[in-house]
Amino acid sequence: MSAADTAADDQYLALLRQIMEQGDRRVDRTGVGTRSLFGAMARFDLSGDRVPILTTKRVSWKTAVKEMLWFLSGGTNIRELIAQNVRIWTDWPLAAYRRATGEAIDQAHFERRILAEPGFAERWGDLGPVYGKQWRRWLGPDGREHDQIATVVELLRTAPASRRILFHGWNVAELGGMALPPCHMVYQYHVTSDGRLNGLLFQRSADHLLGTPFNWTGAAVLLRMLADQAGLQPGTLVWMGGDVHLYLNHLDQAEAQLARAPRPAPRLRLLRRPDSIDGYRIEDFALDGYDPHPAIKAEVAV
Ligand SMILES: Nc1nc(=O)c2c([nH]1)NC[C@@H]1CN(c3ccc(C(=O)N[C@@H](CCC(=O)O)C(=O)O)cc3)CN21
Ligand SMILES: O=c1ccn([C@H]2C[C@H](O)[C@@H](COP(=O)(O)O)O2)c(=O)[nH]1
Repeated sequence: MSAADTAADDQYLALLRQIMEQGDRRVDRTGVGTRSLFGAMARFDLSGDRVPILTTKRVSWKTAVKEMLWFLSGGTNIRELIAQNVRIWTDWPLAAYRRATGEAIDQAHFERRILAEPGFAERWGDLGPVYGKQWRRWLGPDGREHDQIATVVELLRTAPASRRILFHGWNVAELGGMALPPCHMVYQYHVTSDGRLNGLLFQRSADHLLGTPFNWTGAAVLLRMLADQAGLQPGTLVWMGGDVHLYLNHLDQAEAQLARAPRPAPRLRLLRRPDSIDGYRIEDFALDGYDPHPAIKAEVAV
């Protein structure tokens, strides 16, 4: 097995070990507590359909892809996620609803109401101007909306040597209205002279057990779609983490994962090339040779 075949797991586990051994122990916003490292990097070769989807636990990669497609659609309401059986964002609107109403509604009931009642979803299911809004409809001071994704695709096609091919989620003026400020916040792209697309994601805050595996998957899938749309080959994905942390209630899960041996990485195929970046559907993605260790359950810190 060549090193490239286990590169994602190897880098993931090395970082996990480093957080456990050297991470600064501190109380975080959620009150759960973390061990935290500042400043980390990982690099992934995405050529030959390689994709950084972990094998040392089963990653719900389709959930991560659906989340990325939801960002791209400009969506900010969890209704569109729940309709696709994606529940990873429910906790935040649910907490807000419970705080506001004092009702002890359970998650399943809340999700059923979000799906069944459009008015309820509009009032309680929206996360505010989060990723999708900023990526596709960043509001300028003159009232004009900026589609950052369309601009990236356009630049990849017409100005591949540009050093300005990026989009940003950190809209300072709108942070207050967001359920959570963006974690994966800047994506920059770089085209080599032989037509390969490199990408870099800066993530200011990374929940290494639950968030990082999703964020690596999402960033890789996005790079693949952009490459396809611009007629480029997938190159290298660089991930940079700011505060990379392990929640203190994830220590047992981390130990269990560290004890597992990485398996050969799967391959991701895009089955169709839609006319635009807006045309992708979950059915367009196929993962071959994915034979992971079992999933590892963990509580998400809200
Ligand atoms: N503390 C925290 N960690 C995060 O990773 C995170 C947030 N908050 N807030 C916003 C989003 C939501 N994200 C999440 C939330 C939950 C899971 C999660 O529970 N994942 C499980 C099950 C996934 C499933 O199949 O539904 C996992 O095992 O990966 C993952 C990412 C990423 N982000
Ligand atoms: O895509 C995501 C979204 C969120 N996270 C994690 C990182 C932190 O643990 C929390 C956010 O809390 P902050 O106090 O705003 O940093 O969510 C992630 O890893 N990936």
